[in-house]
Amino acid sequence: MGIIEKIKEIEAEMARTQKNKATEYHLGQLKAKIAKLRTQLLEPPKGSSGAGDGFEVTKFGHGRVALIGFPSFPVEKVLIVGKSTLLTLLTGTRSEAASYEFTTLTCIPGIINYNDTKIQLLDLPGIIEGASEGKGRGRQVIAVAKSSDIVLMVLDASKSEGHRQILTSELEAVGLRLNKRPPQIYFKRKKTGGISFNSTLPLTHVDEKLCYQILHEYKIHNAEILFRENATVDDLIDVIEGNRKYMKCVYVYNKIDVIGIDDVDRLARQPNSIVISCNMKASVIFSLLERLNLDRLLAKMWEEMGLVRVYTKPQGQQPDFTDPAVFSVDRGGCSVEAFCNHIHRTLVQHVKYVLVWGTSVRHYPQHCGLSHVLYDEDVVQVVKKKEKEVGGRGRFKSHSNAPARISDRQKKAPLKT
Ligand SMILES: Nc1nc2c(ncn2[C@@H]2O[C@H](COP(=O)(O)OP(=O)(O)OP(=O)(O)O)[C@@H](O)[C@H]2O)c(=O)[nH]1
Ligand SMILES: [K+]
Ligand SMILES: [Mg+2]
Repeated sequence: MGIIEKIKEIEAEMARTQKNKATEYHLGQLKAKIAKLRTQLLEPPKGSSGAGDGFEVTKFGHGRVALIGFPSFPVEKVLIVGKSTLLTLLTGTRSEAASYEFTTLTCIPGIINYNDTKIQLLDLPGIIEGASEGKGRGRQVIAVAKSSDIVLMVLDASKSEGHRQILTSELEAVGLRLNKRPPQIYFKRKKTGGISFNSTLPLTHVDEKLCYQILHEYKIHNAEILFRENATVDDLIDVIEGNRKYMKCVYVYNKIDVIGIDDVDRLARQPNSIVISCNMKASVIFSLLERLNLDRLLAKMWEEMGLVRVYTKPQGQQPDFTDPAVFSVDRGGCSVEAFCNHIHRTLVQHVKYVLVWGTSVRHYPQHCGLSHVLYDEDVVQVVKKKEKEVGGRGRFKSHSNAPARISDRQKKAPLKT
């Protein structure tokens, strides 16, 4: 029996089993079994490497965004998702858009220039129910989604909410967790000592016995486990598997040109959701009006990416505000040390201190050390040690205390020092 058949069989058994206190342990065990099989399914077949089939696109720019959605125009001939239309509008890169399904067959990259940063937007083939098990080009598409910083889930606003649910479960089945943070469970495998189970608060979903049973399923007999929140069995399995990817997802409801204003309003009020229209058939006069809300979409996308722009200010000169060093909060944010390493790998050894203007500091400029964490739009001037001070103790000497504010992209005012 193949892995997929095994998963189906266990899912059928779970569906048959009534949920109550007595079956709780058994159901938990079945969930762990499925999770293990799904992980096996993700392992690339022997002799192959990763996505393949023209799907590997070189990373470019400061961040990567994947467009995920159903293929437009499947069987019932009415579904419009418009992923390719959206890519073309946002990046100017032409990606074939047409009124037949699976128009897009590979991964097509485009570039968005936004807020002095370059974002790589990837158009992908539509995915369908069963994609996580390899239907269509599901596996490759999902591999690309996993390599991205955020996902834009493109949905047809005139279709049921069920589509969003199906896509979410396909992504969940391969270990993607959308708009969630990792469970607050400390878990460490040990060599000896048995299982130590603790919690900092009363647990209502999991007890010690259930936890032991799950660990047993994974053949883990020595481990330390501490619940710091009232987590579920699924959370516990995620922590044990340890291969989950936590990603931001913006739900993009396209095609609002064909639905009523009440429905637009309802969709727009959902969390992490943006309503748009990419209608290309609109007349010249109405075209701008009908391609609605793309600016809001860009702003939301950029905000969710959590990028941090830091500008370098050479002594006695103004910073170059068109060319920031860009970091990502999700990839560890930006300390002064990371900023220095970005400029040159040996710079850190020569730094005496840095001067910082911006929202991460209270005074302008403020003397900061290597561990200081920089915020978006901060300006940094590196003050180096004198030759003989390298390796020794440097003495502070402020160059100027002239207050200068740099926020809200208020970049015209000259900064002293
Ligand atoms: N009315 C309306 N039509 C749209 C809108 N956006 C796209 N379309 C149309 O929908 C059709 C499908 O668009 P595509 O961009 O090819 O859709 P896709 O999601 O890339 O489809 P696949 O590549 O097949 O997965 C095209 O005929 C578009 O012109 C919209 O906002 N409103
Ligand atoms: K299409
Ligand atoms: Mg397409």
